[in-house]
Amino acid sequence: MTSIALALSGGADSLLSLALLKEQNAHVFGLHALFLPATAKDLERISNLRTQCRLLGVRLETIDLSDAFEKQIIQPFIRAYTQGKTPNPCAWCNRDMKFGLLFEAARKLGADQLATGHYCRIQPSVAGPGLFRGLDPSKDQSYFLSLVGASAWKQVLFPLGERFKKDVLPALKRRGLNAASEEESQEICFIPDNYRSFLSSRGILLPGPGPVVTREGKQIGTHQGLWRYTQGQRRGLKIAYAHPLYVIDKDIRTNTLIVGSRDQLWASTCTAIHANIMVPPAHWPEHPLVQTRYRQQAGRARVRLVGKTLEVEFITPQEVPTPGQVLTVYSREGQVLAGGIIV
Ligand SMILES: Nc1ncnc2c1ncn2[C@@H]1O[C@H](COP(=O)(O)OP(=O)(O)OP(=O)(O)O)[C@@H](O)[C@H]1O
Repeated sequence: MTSIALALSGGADSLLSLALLKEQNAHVFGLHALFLPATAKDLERISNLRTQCRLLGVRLETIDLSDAFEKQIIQPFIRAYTQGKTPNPCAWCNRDMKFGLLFEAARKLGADQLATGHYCRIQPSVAGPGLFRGLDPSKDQSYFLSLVGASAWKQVLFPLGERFKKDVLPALKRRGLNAASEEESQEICFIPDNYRSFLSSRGILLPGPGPVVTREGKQIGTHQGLWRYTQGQRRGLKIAYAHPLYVIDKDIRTNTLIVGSRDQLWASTCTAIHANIMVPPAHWPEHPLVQTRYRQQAGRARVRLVGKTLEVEFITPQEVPTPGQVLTVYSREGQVLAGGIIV
C-alpha cells in the first residue's frame, strides 16, 4: 500500500489536508519540520499536533532541519538582501527544504509520496504530471513552487488544490479538529517583525538615509534607508512633487533611491536566470502568461529560453520586475511551464 507523508506545519491548511487523506483511507502519517531553533512556542505547537494526530489516528514524526535552513535559506537571503536584491526565500524553501530535505526524510521514514497543504493542483500534461494553479485564486501558491524540479510532481499530492480557503476552518471545526495556529502564516517565517530588526539581530546594520533622485538625475529628497522600499512602491516616500512618485530602482553602491512617474514604472522586457523547466519549450504556446510577483495578474509574453536564462518580452508592459523575485511562466490552463530568478 502506498504510504504518504503529510507535511504538517501546525496551521489549518495542512491539518485539513491530513484529515482529508485519512478520510480517503490513505496510509498516511504526519511529518513536522523545525526550520528554526526550537522555542517554547514550537514545543507547544508540536504538542498540539500530537493531539490532532491522535484524534485522527495517525502517527506524527518530527525532524529538525534548522541547520540546513540556516545555511541554505537564511544566509543566502541575508547575502542577497545586502546586495540590494529582494529575494524570495519561500520559493527556495519549497525547492530545497519542503520538496528537498523534508521529502528525503519522508522517504527514509517509509513514505512513497509527499502531501502538503499548498493551494496547487497536480494534473496530467504533455510532460507527465504537472503543477497547476490552485482553484482558489486568492490562495493559489503555484508561483512559490515554480523553482521545484519537475520530477517531484510524480510523487506529490495537494489535497486542497480544488478547495477554497474560506471553507478550511469550518471544515476543521466540523471534524472537531483544532490547528495550533489559525492565522495566515506571516510573509517570511524567519522575519518576525521587520527586515531591519531581523538583520540587526544578525549583526548587519543596513545603511541609513540617502538621496532620492528622479530618473533624470535630479535630487528631490532624502530616503530613510533603501531597505524600506521596493520597486513599484508609492506610499511612504513623503516627497511633495508635481505628480505621484513611484520607486523605480535602487542603487545599492551609492545608497540612492530612484523614483519616477507611473509611466516610468512599466517594463516591456525581463530576464530571469537559473531557469527551472517543467515543460519543454517545444510544448509552450506562442504567448504564454508570465507573472513576476505573487499578487499580480500574469501577462501575455514572448518567452525564449537561452541556456538557463528566460528572456521575456511582454505583449503589454508590466510593472517593473524586482531583481531577486521569482518569474513564473504559465500556460493558459494555469500549468507552470517554468520558473526563474529575476535579474
Ligand atoms: N514546519 C513545517 N513542517 C512541515 N511542513 C510544513 C511546515 N511549514 C509548512 N509546511 C507545509 O507547507 C505548506 C505551505 O506552507 P505555508 O507556510 O505556505 O502555510 P499555509 O499556506 O499557511 O498552510 P498551513 O495552514 O498548513 O500552515 C503547509 O500547508 C505544509 O504542508
